[in-house]
Amino acid sequence: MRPFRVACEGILHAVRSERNMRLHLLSALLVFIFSIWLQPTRLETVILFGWVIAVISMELMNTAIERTVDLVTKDVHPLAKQAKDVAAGAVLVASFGAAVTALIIFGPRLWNMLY
Ligand SMILES: Nc1ncnc2c1ncn2[C@@H]1O[C@H](COP(=O)(O)OP(=O)(O)OP(=O)(O)O)[C@@H](O)[C@H]1O
Repeated sequence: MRPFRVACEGILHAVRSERNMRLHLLSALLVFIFSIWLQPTRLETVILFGWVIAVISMELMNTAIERTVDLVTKDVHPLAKQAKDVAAGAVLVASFGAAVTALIIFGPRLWNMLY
C-alpha cells in the first residue's frame, strides 16, 4: 500500500501547490459534464479521457521537474531554465492535443444543438 499512498501524496501536493493543475482538473470536469450532455460514442469517450489523463500526467511530471531543478540550484542557470521550459512545453503540447480533440468531438454536436 505504501507506493499507492506516496503516489497519492504526490498528486495531492501538485493539486495544492500548482494552479495549472487545478485548471487541468477543472477542464477534466468540463469534459465530463460535456460528455454526459453531448453523448460522444464509447470510442470518442476513451480518446477524450485518454487526453485528459495525458495532460494531468504531464503536469505531474512538470511539477516533479520543477521541484528537482529547484533542489539542484537556486541560482539562475541556463540549464535550469531549459529543463523547466521544456517540461512546460510538454504540458502545452498535450493541452493543445486535448483541446483540438475536444473541439473535433464536441464542436459539431454543439453546433447541431445550437443551430
Ligand atoms: N533556476 C532558474 N534559472 C533560470 N531560469 C529559471 C530558473 N527557475 C525558473 N526559471 C525560469 O522561470 C520560469 C518560471 O519558473 P517557475 O519555477 O516559477 O515555474 P513556473 O513556470 O512558474 O511553473 P508553475 O507556474 O507551473 O509553478 C521557468 O519556466 C524558467 O524559464
